[in-house]
Amino acid sequence: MDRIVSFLSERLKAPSSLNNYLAGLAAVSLIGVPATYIMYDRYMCSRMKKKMAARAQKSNSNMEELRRDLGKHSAIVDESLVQRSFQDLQTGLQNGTISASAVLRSYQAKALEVNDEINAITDVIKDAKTLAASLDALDSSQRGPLHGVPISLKESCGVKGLDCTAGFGEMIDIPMNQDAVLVQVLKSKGAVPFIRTNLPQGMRSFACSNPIYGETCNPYAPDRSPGGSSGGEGAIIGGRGSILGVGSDIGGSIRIPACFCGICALKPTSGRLRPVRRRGQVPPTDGPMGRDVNALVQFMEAVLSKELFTLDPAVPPIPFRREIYEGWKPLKIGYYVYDECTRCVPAVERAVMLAKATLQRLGHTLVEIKPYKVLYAFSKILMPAFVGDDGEGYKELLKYDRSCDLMYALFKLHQKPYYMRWVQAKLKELMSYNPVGIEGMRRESLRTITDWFLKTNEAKSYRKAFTETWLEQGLDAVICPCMPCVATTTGVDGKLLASVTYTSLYNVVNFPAGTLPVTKVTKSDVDKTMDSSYYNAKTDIEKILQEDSVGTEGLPVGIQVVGLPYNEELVLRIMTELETALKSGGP
Ligand SMILES: CCCCCCCC/C=C\CCCCCCCC(=O)NCC(=O)O
Repeated sequence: MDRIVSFLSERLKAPSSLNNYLAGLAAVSLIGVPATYIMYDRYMCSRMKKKMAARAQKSNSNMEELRRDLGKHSAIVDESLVQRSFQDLQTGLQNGTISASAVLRSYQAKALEVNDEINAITDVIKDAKTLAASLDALDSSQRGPLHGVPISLKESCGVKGLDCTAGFGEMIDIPMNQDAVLVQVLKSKGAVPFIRTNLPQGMRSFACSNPIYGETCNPYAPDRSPGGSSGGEGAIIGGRGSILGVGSDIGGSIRIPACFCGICALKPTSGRLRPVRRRGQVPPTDGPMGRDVNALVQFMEAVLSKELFTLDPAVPPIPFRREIYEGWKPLKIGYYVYDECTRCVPAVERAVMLAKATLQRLGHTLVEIKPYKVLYAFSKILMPAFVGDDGEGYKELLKYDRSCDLMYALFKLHQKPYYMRWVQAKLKELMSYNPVGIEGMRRESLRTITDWFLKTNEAKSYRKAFTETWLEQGLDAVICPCMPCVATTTGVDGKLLASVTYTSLYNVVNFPAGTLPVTKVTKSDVDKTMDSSYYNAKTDIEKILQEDSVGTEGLPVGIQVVGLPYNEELVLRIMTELETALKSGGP
């Protein structure tokens, strides 16, 4: 400090006492201000960590309280209840042979048991018990279609009195003042929301970890990810701790965890369950996740109701069209195994080809197609929609909450001005081959209203051209991979973000897409992946997928079924036909 004062006083060339005073002031400012800033920042970060730990602690004690309460009712898991198919459970609840309270207790106990292994629950919903008891008091004529069905909700789904943190510390203890419309409708149909489930911070990745609730594991392999962002849903349903759940999807977040955890799911057209609200040019949507396709059908049929259209008049009043779901007319279905971004591992290619052969056997016409400009959709529409604001929207949320490595690294990267990301992308290009990731890194910034208008037009033109390619070929639907891989090792997902092109394409064009498991990885699939004459991994992502395929034998492999906008019933019809045919032995 003395040396700085004498250096500054020499420079100031003023009478020495004033000199010393000014120099001292300057030195205090030069060292003191940044030091105070750093100390304040550290203090705020550690306060944030404490707040997050306290929130997790509160959730844990809620779970312990539930465990004690269940113990009092000697509610050990009734496996005969939790192993029932959706149809059997629904029938039992409808005809009164099982009570909503008994089903709830069994699912609560099972969910806690499964959670001990996979850490999928963020909180329990305390009202569930009262809700189930009130349902048991109804007479049979008053029972709704989902009467007594326990349902899990992604943590971001609004529940009155509970916070929706999306894994951000800043969002802790800001309770919702009412249930989300979808939750209100589900309750009016008799469903019993009972737990909330984990997600990655900010829901912008297919990992499933955040600094509040930690990491969720895949129910099939604890060292692997359940996928994301609705990973808690995927894991708890895949682990049989829930039979039906609600996830959300703007890039694949319903479908990826469903595929990784061997369950079924539907990303409806955005607009079908809630009004289209675009994030940039890409609209998010909620959707059902369940153990079988019938659970999704029952969910959609129940929810597309007068209650939904009254609570939110901006939702088009299109009820579930059974005549389309139960249609018998043979269909023209396109298929592809490669989107020209990332080549799928052989298990995934085999799954699509198995579905293709099955549908052919059922009388449908299958034609190979080439999806329209997928890299363009990812880099020019999806990426600017996520981070066209250069991460400004996340700035306040991440100010003192920087312990999620993946989110913070993405934030830092996308805060950089375009020319810096361009140089970084160029350097990366020289060192490796990752075309999708590099294009994503070079995405544009939308800084002015003109940028915004131009991007809106670009997205519209893309959607129009994409739709025309379907109409010209007379396609009713398409089957394709959901991800180019099966469940990845935990932590690897961060390096594979650019592999979401198979799912995110259908967010960009806003087509409904469902996913269902069709097979499991075999030893021969793994051997083929490791054999470079068969799986010639060229891009960085393909190389990672190749390495990561060791140990995937036995893991579920899912595919996507895609339809034209507002054709959820047709997508579900094809999924049901596939599920039924595959259960009875395949083609
Ligand atoms: C400032 C940090 C923002 C991070 C965003 C960076 C973009 C990363 C690039 C591509 C990966 C896309 C992954 C998409 C995963 C699925 C997201 C999703 O569907 N979320 C559901 C929802 O938001 O409801």
